[in-house]
Amino acid sequence: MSVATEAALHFEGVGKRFPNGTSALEGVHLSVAAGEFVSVVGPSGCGKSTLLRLAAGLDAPTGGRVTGLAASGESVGFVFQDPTLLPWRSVQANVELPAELAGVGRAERRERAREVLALVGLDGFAKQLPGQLSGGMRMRVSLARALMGRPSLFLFDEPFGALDEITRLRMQEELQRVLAERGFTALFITHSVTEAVFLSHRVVVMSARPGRVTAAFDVPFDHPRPAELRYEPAFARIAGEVSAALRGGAK
Ligand SMILES: Nc1ncnc2c1ncn2[C@@H]1O[C@H](COP(=O)(O)OP(=O)(O)OP(=O)(O)O)[C@@H](O)[C@H]1O
Repeated sequence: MSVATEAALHFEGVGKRFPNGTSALEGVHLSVAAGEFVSVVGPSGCGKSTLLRLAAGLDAPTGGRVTGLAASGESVGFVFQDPTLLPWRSVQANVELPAELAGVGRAERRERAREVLALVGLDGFAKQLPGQLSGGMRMRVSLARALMGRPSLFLFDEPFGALDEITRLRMQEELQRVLAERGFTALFITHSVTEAVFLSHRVVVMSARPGRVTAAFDVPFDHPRPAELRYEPAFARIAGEVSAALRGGAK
């Protein structure tokens, strides 16, 4: 079986040029295997969000091919930096929304919402409104909502970028725990090299626009990873290599 058919997500020489002439991506080759967590780091404006939109099938490439789960109609979970919760709906009603729109019955919705809220550590908060929650808790709601559809592929666009440092580190650890329980494939965009290394099986570095994949680094530590791993020399060595590749690509 070829890589293309085994991969949960496969970019083959992908380019994206917008109608105004901006070339966001050029010749991107990237495969994400089922169950693999891949992070993408790159300079601002190098096309990371564009890559994610193509992965989700929200936009089409102008060159090359994108194949995999989303392209074959499988459900995809999206988590953005902005949790985009409806302020007038309770935590539970926000989490249930996609299932409600998909016509899932009330009893099943309730049950699934209870399950995913417990999974992200929000049991007891179901009746609260988003405005009553901290930024970290709102992000947990956003993650719970994405888990409702039981997607096998998750696309994350800088999900923890707006959080304070301590909350951000805790959310990285929580995400790992959820990953271990549910098991899913992920493409994760971040500006933080340590976040990328801590979470991922593989970190991919992109060049400045038009974005291309310039380097990739395997991160061999077992999951779930302890918080203290971030202070280990082996971790620092990989983070240093990724940072050096990033600086090289940004020239
Ligand atoms: N619809 C569009 N039309 C024209 N240009 C666009 C469009 N969407 C994005 N771009 C341009 O394409 C390039 C890549 O944008 P994209 O948002 O994918 O980058 P990014 O790496 O996610 O940026 P950042 O790190 O700042 O979030 C940018 O120069 C952006 O201005």
